[in-house]
Amino acid sequence: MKRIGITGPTGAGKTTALQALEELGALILDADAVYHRLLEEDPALCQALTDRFGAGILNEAGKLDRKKLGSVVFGDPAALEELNGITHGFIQKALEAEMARAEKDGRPAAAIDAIALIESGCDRQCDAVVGILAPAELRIRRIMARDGIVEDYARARVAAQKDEAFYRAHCDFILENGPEDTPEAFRQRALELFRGLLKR
Ligand SMILES: CC(C)(COP(=O)(O)OP(=O)(O)OC[C@H]1O[C@@H](n2cnc3c(N)ncnc32)[C@H](O)[C@@H]1O)[C@@H](O)C(=O)NCCC(=O)NCCS
Ligand SMILES: Nc1ncnc2c1ncn2[C@@H]1O[C@H](COP(=O)(O)OP(=O)(O)OP(=O)(O)O)[C@@H](O)[C@H]1O
Repeated sequence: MKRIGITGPTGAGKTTALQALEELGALILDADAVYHRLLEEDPALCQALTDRFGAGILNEAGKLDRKKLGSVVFGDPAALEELNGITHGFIQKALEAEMARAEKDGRPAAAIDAIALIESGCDRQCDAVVGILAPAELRIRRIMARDGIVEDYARARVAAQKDEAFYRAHCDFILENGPEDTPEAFRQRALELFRGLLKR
């Protein structure tokens, strides 16, 4: 089974590219979705987060309010680093279990979609790492529309992330999703790249 890592900054088009990989039979593992599920299901993770960030990150029902936590960490690189130090171990363990299940099921490939694929060390579990890039202003517009968030929050999220040079330095392949690309043209280019990777 081929293990492919997909990374790149918010709004670049990782999820869109992964639809192409899914067409080729790959199991898609979305690190954000795995993390959101762990927040619902794993009391140890929630306890570790409230121990560090306090009860102010909870909503009235006692559940973690990610936007409250995001408002703390997206403006404070040291706090984001600490958050990553708490969450990445939980996420990596859950992803490893899902990959093992995909292999047992006889999947031709499994792909991890993760913003922090490289920083968390998950890239070391992958046969190839593909970075998806698009200009920051375009990404800000795309995530405001997709997530219904205000411009300041979108800018803070973008500013908290690694720059293009980081992804160009660490990825084996780069796919660009610029202003001239339609979603379909981008998907086709992704499909071509992934077909080649699965044949290797
Ligand atoms: C930072 C938090 C509070 C933001 O919550 P919010 O609801 O705004 O975002 P959501 O979880 O839906 O993620 C949306 C996007 O935010 C960005 N993002 C999320 N976590 C991080 C992070 N640690 N570093 C940089 N960007 C991040 C990514 O682009 C992600 O795709 C939350 O995502 C969190 O607690 N993240 C830590 C866990 C983590 O590292 N997740 C990424 C999986 S590798
Ligand atoms: N070429 C394109 N033209 C127009 N819209 C696009 C294009 N590519 C992606 N989009 C849209 O932009 C938004 C962001 O794309 P996508 O969700 O794939 O990004 P992502 O890299 O997975 O982001 P995140 O890390 O925040 O989850 C989506 O709503 C998607 O439909």
